[in-house]
Formats: sequence, structure tokens, C-alpha cells
Amino acid sequence: MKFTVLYGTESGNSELIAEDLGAKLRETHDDVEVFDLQNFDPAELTPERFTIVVCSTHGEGDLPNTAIPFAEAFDAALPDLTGVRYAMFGLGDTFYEETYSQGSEHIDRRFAQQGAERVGDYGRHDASSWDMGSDVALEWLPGVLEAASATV
Ligand SMILES: Cc1cc2nc3c(=O)[nH]c(=O)nc-3n(C[C@H](O)[C@H](O)[C@H](O)COP(=O)(O)O)c2cc1C
Repeated sequence: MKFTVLYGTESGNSELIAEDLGAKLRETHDDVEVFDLQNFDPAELTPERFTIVVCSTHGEGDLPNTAIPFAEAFDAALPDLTGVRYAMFGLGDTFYEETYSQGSEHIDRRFAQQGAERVGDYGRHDASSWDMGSDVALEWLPGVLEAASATV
């Protein structure tokens, strides 16, 4: 399997997690790319690569800064994502209660609307918890890989 790991961030937490997921995947897979969403063209989403999105929440349940250009480009292009499979890992803080972890859901909704299929559990990290984001994400990853292999 080939992997593209995408992150949307404002203060770097999602980037760290995406880089750690990328490093873990490279232990067992040859072709793993990690991109900031602001440097990634939605037209590059392809069924040939399994996509993992790591995205935080800012404002009031909004996308973080680096995900905004991607969302705008996505809405302008509305790419056909039929056959694209992806996993989502959202960052947030339960301190914000009703907007908890909604940033990543803006990306998830767009992918689903365009026909992509989410695989595995929806990963989440709560900044109010004592857990390190990368620890949570690295525990989440094997379940995603298992689900991805089962549905190839
Ligand atoms: C100004 C600000 C607004 C935030 N708003 C929300 C929010 O509405 N909902 C939420 O779940 N988390 C919110 N957060 C928490 C961040 O999503 C969380 O700290 C995350 O780990 C940041 O990841 P990043 O460094 O990749 O951007 C906010 C954080 C800041 C600083």
C-alpha cells in the first residue's frame, strides 16, 4: 500500500503527529509521503494511495490555518473521490465542549460528499487529556491498517 499523510495545523501538533505516523508507516511501507494540507492539491487524491488526514480545530470548531487553502481549492474543484480510501485523526480540546474536534470533520464531510470511503475508527486527540497526541495516534494506526487491508 502507498500512503499520503496530510496535516492541517496552526501550532504544530498535527504536524508532529503526521510526521510520527509517516515514520511508523515507513518502517513497513516504501512509499509514504507527508504533506501540509496547504501544499497539497486536492486533485492529487487518488485511489492508488491510502490517505490519512490529521487535522486540528481552531476558532469555534473551524479549520486550522493550513487547512483553509486546501478546503477552498477542494470546494472549487469538487474532485471525484470515488475509490479513494482514507482515515481521519482529529485534534481538539474538550474544553471547547460543543465544538470539540470539529475542525477535522470539515475535511471528513467534504471527502464523504465526493465519494471517498473512510476506513477504520475516527481517531481523536483531546488536548485536555494527559495523553500525548502521537501516542494516541500510534495506538490508533494499527486498527486503521487492519481495516484498510481487509477492505482492499
Ligand atoms: C484559539 C484556539 C481555538 C481553539 N478552538 C477549538 C475548538 O473550537 N474546538 C476544539 O476542539 N479545539 C479547539 N482548540 C484546541 C486545538 O484544536 C488543540 O490545541 C490542538 O491540539 C491544536 O493542534 P495544532 O497545533 O495542530 O493546531 C483551539 C485552540 C486554540 C489555541
